[in-house]
Amino acid sequence: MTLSTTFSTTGPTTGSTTLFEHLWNRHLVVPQESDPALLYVDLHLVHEASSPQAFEGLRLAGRRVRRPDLTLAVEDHNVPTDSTVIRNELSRKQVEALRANCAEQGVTLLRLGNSRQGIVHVVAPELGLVQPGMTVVCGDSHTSTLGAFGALAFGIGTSDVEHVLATQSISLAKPLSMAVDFTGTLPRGATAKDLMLALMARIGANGARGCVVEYRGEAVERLSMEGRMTVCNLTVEAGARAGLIAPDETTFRYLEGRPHSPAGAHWEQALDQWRGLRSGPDAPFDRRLEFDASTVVPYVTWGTNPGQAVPIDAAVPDPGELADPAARAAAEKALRYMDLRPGTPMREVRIDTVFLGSCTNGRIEDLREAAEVLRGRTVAAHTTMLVVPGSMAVRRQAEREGLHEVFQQAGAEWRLPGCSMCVAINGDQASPGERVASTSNRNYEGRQGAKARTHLVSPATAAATAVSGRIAAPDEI
Ligand SMILES: CC(C)[C@H](C(=O)O)[C@@H](O)C(=O)O
Ligand code: SF4
Repeated sequence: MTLSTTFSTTGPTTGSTTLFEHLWNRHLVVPQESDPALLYVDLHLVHEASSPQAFEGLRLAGRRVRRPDLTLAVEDHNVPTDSTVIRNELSRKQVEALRANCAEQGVTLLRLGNSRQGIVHVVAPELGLVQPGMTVVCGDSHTSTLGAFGALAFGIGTSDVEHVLATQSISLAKPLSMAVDFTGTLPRGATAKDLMLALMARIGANGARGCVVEYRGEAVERLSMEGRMTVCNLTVEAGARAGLIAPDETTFRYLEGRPHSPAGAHWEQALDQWRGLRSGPDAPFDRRLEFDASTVVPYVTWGTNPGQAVPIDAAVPDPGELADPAARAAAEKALRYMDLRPGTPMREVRIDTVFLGSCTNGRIEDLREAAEVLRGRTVAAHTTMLVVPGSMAVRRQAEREGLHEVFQQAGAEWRLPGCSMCVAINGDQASPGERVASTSNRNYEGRQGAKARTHLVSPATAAATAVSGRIAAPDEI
């Protein structure tokens, strides 16, 4: 089965409609208000970690995948990154189950070793499968990444995966809408990752709970698609359902010529459609927030949720200074787990392992930024660094540019693509007590291995940290 090359004919938004509302209305299977609503799905992405029970349910009900041509499966969570042989038995079973399910149901699968394999949220955009105006779902919370294309993209649970496989539609309660309007532009040295860590430090890890968040303003308009994907990826870490950025010339430039992008006359037609996809000037949002991007500096987390973050020049905060008793208790617990003392400058925190990769920061631009910092330098003697490209395409591009040599000469390991150390289920993980500076998106207890400690950072900060062996920004090495 091959994938369809289509684009969604959603028509333009009108002056008083948000982009979210527009995408929602255009995908209602029954075009009237119902709660929950039934939405048509333009693209369904599948991976081995959240699909086995869904395929099993389908099999037990004697049903087939309704639209294999709108479904793409990828092996990413359970694959090793040091070889194409899966040694871990549980992981191998998980991957073999996906292979058997895809073969049985005629679903296209990008297997380990395939020249297009990689993390699902990295691969789908590379292929041009994610386009403005679409609805995209996957049994994975970070599907929000794909909202960077002006698509309504969100994660779903395993029972919903079964529903989508069977019907190509999803039943969903309508989320709230929220606008984050950035004022100013990002200063030099601050990245999309820092922007989001700074935002979450302000609104908290639940600050956008239940919302579809549309990001607007010059700070996001100036970001590349890679940076926009980082922003939308981290949106779920603020409790949101999805992130959204209206498509513009940056989006179109990225999409033009990709394998599944519309071509020829269809391209012009698609552009006409896509240009109209933006929230109207008077569109009402349920919530609105202004955030000054011009004050953002490199950020780093000190705790066990992404909102527990401070500027890299700051010290570990004192929970005693928090007025809210629940926040104080959470901070105390986080500091115990992280083995950090209030008042310690973040720059003095010693790091054992640096992980550069994941669907947050494993794209080519992230690797370039890190390599820029590492060029001609070496990783500190007590620190190890793992560089895991987000996809085979990213890996190839990086090798074309000689970035792998920069990493290797610095003493970092250059790996094959996969989720790797972002999630400790594939063999790449930290040992108990180990402290990791990681470009991924989650830092809860045990995320990177039992008792492992995670500090979330940008690729540039990760690289500087690897060189200094302590949390560091590029300006000080
Ligand atoms: C395994 C998968 C369902 C999970 C997710 O939903 O995000 C994973 O990708 C993660 O990042 O924790
Ligand atoms: S890289 Fe991490 S966050 Fe992204 S899909 Fe994989 S496990 Fe989830």
